[in-house]
Amino acid sequence: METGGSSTTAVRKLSLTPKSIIFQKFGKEALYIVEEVQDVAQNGCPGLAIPQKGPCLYRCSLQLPDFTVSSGIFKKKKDAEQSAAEKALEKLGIHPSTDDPSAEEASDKLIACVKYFFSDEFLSSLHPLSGHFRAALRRDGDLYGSVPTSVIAACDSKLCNICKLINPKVETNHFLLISYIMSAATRLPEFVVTSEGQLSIWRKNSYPPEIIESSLFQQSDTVDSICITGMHIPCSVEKEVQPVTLNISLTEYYLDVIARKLGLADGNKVMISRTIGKASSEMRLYFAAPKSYLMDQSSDFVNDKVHIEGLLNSRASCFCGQDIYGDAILASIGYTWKSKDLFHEDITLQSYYRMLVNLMPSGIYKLSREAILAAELPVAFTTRTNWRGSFPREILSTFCRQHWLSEPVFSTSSISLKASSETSRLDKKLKVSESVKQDKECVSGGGTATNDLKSVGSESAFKCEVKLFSKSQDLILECSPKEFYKKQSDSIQNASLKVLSWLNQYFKDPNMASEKLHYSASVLDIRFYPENFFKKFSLYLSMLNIQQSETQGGNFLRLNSMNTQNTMPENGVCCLSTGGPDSGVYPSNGCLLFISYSVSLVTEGGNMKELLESREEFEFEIGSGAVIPHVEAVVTQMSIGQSARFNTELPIQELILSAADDSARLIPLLLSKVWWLEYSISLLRTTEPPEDRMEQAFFSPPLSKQRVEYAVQHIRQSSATTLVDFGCGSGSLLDSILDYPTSLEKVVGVDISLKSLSRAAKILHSKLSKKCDVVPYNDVKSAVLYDGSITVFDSRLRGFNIGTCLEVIEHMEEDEACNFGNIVLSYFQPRILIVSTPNYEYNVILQRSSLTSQDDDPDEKIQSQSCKFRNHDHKFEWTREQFNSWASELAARHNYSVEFSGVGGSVDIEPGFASQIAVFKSRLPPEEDYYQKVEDLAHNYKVIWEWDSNNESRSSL
Ligand SMILES: C[S@@+](CC[C@H](N)C(=O)[O-])C[C@H]1O[C@@H](n2cnc3c(N)ncnc32)[C@H](O)[C@@H]1O
Ligand SMILES: [Mg+2]
Repeated sequence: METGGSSTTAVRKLSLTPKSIIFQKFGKEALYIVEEVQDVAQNGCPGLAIPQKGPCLYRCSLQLPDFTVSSGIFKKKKDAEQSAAEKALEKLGIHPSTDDPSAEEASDKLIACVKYFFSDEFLSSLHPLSGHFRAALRRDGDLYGSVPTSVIAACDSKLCNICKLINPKVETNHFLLISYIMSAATRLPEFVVTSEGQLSIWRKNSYPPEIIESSLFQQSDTVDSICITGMHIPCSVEKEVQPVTLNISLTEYYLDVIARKLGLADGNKVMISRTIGKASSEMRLYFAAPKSYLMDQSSDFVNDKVHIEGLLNSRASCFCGQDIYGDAILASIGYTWKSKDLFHEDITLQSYYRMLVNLMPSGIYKLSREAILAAELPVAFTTRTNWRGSFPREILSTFCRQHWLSEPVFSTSSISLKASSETSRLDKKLKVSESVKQDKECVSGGGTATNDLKSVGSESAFKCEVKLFSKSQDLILECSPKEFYKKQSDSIQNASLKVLSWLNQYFKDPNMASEKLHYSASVLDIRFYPENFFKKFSLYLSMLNIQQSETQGGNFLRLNSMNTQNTMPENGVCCLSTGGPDSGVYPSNGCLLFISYSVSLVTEGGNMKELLESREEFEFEIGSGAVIPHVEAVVTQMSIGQSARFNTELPIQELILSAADDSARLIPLLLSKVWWLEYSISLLRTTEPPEDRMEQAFFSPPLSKQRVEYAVQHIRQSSATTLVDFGCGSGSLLDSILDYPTSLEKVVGVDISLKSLSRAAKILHSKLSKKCDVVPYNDVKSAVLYDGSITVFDSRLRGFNIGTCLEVIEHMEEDEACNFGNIVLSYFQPRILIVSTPNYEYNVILQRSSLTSQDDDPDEKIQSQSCKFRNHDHKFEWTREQFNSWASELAARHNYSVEFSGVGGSVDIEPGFASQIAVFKSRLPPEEDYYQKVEDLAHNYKVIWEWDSNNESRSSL
């Protein structure tokens, strides 16, 4: 299959595409017929008689009067058509790349265009430019009939494309374009008039009266005047952007009105940018032509040889990707292809600030979610079903458009897994979608390493490389992730997100030290080209830097100064959940949470309150950084139906003003008082990840409960006095054991998730402090929760009577799990150790059942189909044989016995238990002396919470 290379398309755009050359030569006689084809190699199983639905592919045949050609096979119809046209051109002996018009031919074309604009028929045509020609006839005195050259340059894209063939610098140098048009006009002395020092062109002879009459008569405007709001963007970034009102009487030319607002005598001295925003937009920037330019429009001037006086307006230049000098007015007004009337629209301060926010990768995401103050660009693309808002690839394209870069170029490569001799090595790396390990929390990344790809039917694996180029094809950065994905589209989304994440880091902290910037790039497999990169974004930064220092005096803080720790906001009031339905992290990473929220500005003391943003229902994936850290920290501690309120410091001014409806009224208020943001959140509901859903749906009591009950029975029978729960999570086992009469005196939990530990602490605290009334029959004297990794030894947990480790090892890489096994039996040395982990063989049953379950959401079915493991955070799942050999070898090595058991299902019925359990028992007497010796040597864990029956609890959270 052939692919349409984007870089060649970009080059092609400067000249004509093969299809347009064919059109020029044959017009409607060229007939394109596109057919769908089924690619045999793609159906996954050559020779298979049952038809398989593969991706849609296209072939195009092009019929010309004398012959017909056929294209290769393409994924996109338009690529097939272009390829057919290219083949036809080859047959005709026309070579588009070498047949570009020469600069001389382009100059002739330009002259012909200018001549046409001043013709009789153009005046009454429906063209965005003809409206200006008609308006010129309403100008007074010397200006009568005079058409500003900047208008001709701005309102006809064809003209600009022709000039690009003469000199590609026209793309960014607006003055160059005007100079070419002026010099073309001077070559038409019998049709038009130009005069020295003027940026306008007149028709030499006046139009015949009937032409004037008919063209002016067609105007249908009924109103006498219009009043629109634009934005005044001062050149100095220290000055605020202000709304400006344009009162335009329809008897005058609107460009003259804009000129007066800029302090100029008339519209002929106004320069106009290209349009900004959507393709149909009429939003442009207007600014004064530099004086030196009015004096000298020679190409010496415009070829950067002469310095333009006055400062570059960085804000304005950023928006349009052209150099804008001095103060500028942003207005949405102009003639269109649709009507002869003047189109106009107000620009509010809010829309101006939204344009600013839209320059940042995270801003584009926030806007796409309509949650400027709550959403954040996620750090991980976990699954397509869980992603909300624009997809990474789309955001990256928008980013490139906003910054006037070429479209990003993606190249994917695939390997055939069957053919590869390296399959087993690769399997470990292969992911359904990427897992980004942000911190020690388990991030559900769909990071599903697959042990046996054939069983899930994967034949190929994909990886994707992305490149960003400037418009002049300078390479700015490239990202070459090492990861392979089962789906091509996942590889593209993940590579896009890497680029966006890095750009976002840079945009949040543009003054980042060079080494840090390079390091952060390399972590994300990105290589950037400093010269091209900094050149491209220097303008954006020059506007940012000043704002940064501007904010230092006020109460505005930059986004990156916000507390990004997963801690509770200090000045917040939060309602806390009292445990979730499962025994694991609740809500587990990978769940979708549905909240309603509102964000208001409040003054200290709460006297004033201004609502900024609110949503009745807003859903996001937990654990992927899809909301600002404060929101995530709070909602993970809430239960359904609860509400919470908390305050935060202000983020950057642009975010607040783009969220507020009435930004103009807010600006003075913001400056006069000290404000906070107040978030009010209610947790409406959650969806659970597949594992929890399955465990509850197919087992009664739920599998998690059965595991805990199994451990509880063992603990009770063992007459143990000390218990340590390795990877205790939210404390479900420790919580349950307190409901039973036991001989336990000391219970300890250790985990790496602070969120889970804090939930565990609250649950245990509430239970132990009510001990006399509620739990009369246990005699626990002390309880401790530690923050630490169970793969690291801590001497305080040595020699306990019983240790438990339920559904934890599969959340580590396999080698870490083996490491844990060795450390726990050789150093921690519990007398008894109970370890549980999923039985991989049982998944067939769970997944088959979940596929036939009627009330499941179809999207979720796809997800569970694509998730080979029970949970996206599982790094492996073992078969019974794998688990048995791990446990048996481990036991033998450390002088323990081991017995196997499980919960869910049955040992005698295939495929065994749903959760497999190993119970290790030490064969040696305890080494009392040795404990003494190492007692204080290794304190690697941090006490998070401690309870003592004498002193009650102490928390260090
Ligand atoms: C599925 S939860 C199980 C929690 C608990 N054992 C239960 O059954 O309810 C897995 C837990 O293992 C913890 N974990 C993963 N790797 C760990 C490590 N290296 N050290 C300590 N805890 C770890 C996670 O933070 C998470 O709380
Ligand atoms: Mg698990």
